[in-house]
Amino acid sequence: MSHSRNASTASKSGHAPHANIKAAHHHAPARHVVPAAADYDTALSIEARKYLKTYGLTPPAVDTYEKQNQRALAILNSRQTPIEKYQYLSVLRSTNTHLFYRLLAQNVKELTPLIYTPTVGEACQRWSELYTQPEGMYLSFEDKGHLHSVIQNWPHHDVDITVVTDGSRILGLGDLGINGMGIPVGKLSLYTACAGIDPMRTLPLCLDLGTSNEKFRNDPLYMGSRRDKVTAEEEKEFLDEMMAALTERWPGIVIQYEDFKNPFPSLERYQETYTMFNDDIQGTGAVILGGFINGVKQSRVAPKDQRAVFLGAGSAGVGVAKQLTEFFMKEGLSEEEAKKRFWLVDSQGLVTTDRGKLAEHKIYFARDDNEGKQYKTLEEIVEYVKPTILMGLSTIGGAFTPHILTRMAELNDKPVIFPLSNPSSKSECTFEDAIKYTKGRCLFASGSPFPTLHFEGKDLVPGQGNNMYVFPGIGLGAILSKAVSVTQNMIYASAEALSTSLLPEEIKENWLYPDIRRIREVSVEVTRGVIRAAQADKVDRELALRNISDEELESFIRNRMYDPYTEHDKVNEELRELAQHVMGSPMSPTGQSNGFGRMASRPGTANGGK
Ligand SMILES: NC(=O)c1ccc[n+]([C@@H]2O[C@H](COP(=O)([O-])OP(=O)(O)OC[C@H]3O[C@@H](n4cnc5c(N)ncnc54)[C@H](O)[C@@H]3O)[C@@H](O)[C@H]2O)c1
Ligand SMILES: O=C(O)C[C@H](O)C(=O)O
Ligand SMILES: [Mg+2]
Repeated sequence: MSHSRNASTASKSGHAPHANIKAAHHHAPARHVVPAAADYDTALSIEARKYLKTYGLTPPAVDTYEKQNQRALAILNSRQTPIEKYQYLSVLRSTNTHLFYRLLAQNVKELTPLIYTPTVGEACQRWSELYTQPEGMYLSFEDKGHLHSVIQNWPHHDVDITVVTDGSRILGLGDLGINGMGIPVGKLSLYTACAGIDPMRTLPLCLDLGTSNEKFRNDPLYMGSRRDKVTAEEEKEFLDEMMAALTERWPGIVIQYEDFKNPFPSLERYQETYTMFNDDIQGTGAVILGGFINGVKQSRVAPKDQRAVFLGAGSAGVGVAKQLTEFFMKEGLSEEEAKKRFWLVDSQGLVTTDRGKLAEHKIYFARDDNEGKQYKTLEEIVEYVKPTILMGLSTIGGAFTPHILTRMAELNDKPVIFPLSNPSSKSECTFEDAIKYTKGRCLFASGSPFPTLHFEGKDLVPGQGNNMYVFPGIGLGAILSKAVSVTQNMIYASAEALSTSLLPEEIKENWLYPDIRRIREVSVEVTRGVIRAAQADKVDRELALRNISDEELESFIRNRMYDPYTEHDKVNEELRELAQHVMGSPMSPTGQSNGFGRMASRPGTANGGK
């Protein structure tokens, strides 16, 4: 696994472990480790193999990156189902981390759905059934009082970022307990692929706080505790201890909360005291705002005339509505006017003040102008509100029925239709239905990917409104600026940077989001925006970045990003030099080494993914 201990490298070589070799390449003080499995990479030069004493343990030929990619893609294509492909890619990430990320860089559009949403949803549902290898850290409620010492077991010295879940609301699939580990693993893979966070400095973290999932509790193969979910008070005490323990071991760590059932209390409690953010509330808010800003330009409906119906009033629904409210206010509306542009709907119907006791997070948007009438169904609510915007964050697949979509097209020239629930089975409608029933006029984005559609002689590409466009840059920005906290301005800046990252040809095609294949470039822009906002808010501790130009900042960011191509080249090159040093006489430039056999040429340095 990519997070495996590096003991073998140090002991087998008998000389300087990789840790020291790699340190020279990082600006940060690093006791950076290469996974032991990387010692067996078939692209390692012959010298490197001899130095590591892995010579003879891999097939003789030195692979080029192209050949490795070709072989890996062929194996991947031979796997039949998405989950089989997911399993193959997980093993690849463990056994050859750099190759995994090279493959991902070259095929980001094709592979992201296999390592992330939607396939990660099935992987989580079946995590205990399919479990083969460790890929992160599990902290149990039973460890309360000892979290500090359990955390010491993480084998890597440095961690820049962790994604933590308790599995209690995995995508739209409900409480999956410790099976939720797939989510931190998937999100952190994207941190590396999209924002170049060094994979060895990431920590996937899954909390076992019990599960309300009775089926799992009774499943003999389930690998978590069989207790019911702990109380909110117990959870709070546990999280207090965890936050302190993580920050004590890694003082600069960025902590991303993910897929908690009710994440509002922890966000409120920790956002000013730790470098943390909640991806489902804040990341989702930012990514939807980013696409929406472009949507507003296309629909030409002024903020004061927008009417947004949100199906779903949970963490994501409220997070997005809050972010759009802020945008409307920046566009000149008062807070009261901005707030009134939203009608939130939950499983009980329209959220109104006269409905009785409401959950804390719903109160802000509760309507008081319904004149005593309770609106229950989405159809009724669409008739009542006559919305310009329909957002879906409800986990109810197919909730945007043909009738509702048709009505949206009658009401608007360019209706905004965003079915954002994940995975695909929970999407409130498909891209095909949205296009069909709005006669191709809707401005569309979905949380899960949908295929390109051929419609009236044109290829229509759906936007993917998924927080993957912003969380990597929010995290990297917080890391590089050494932010003490993640402020609301940093989140807003990520949305603005995303909205301006479209290329002229993407704008011409009326896209709301940039091409996913450019995600690494987009993440650089998001990171830069986040760092500038951290500086404006004076939460940054990397003072050297304050007075440099945007261009310099951009190249600073790029230089700090892990690159699976050059990373491996560097290791090869350094091992070659070390081998020369340790083995005495220099290697002959004509290809003869000092008696250990023929030298091989270095592996290719193709760079097609960048
Ligand atoms: N696209 C993205 O980037 C993104 C980001 C975060 C969450 N999501 C997705 O959004 C969905 C919701 O996530 P969440 O964190 O807000 O969950 P949540 O549990 O906090 O909220 C779900 C909301 O949906 C409402 N709901 C449930 N059944 C309903 C029904 N029949 N009719 C109307 N409303 C109903 C609930 O009352 C609740 O308000 C999930 O599917 C998740 O995968 C997408
Ligand atoms: O995980 C995703 O694909 C997005 C989001 O964080 C979600 O919870 O659905
Ligand atoms: Mg999530």
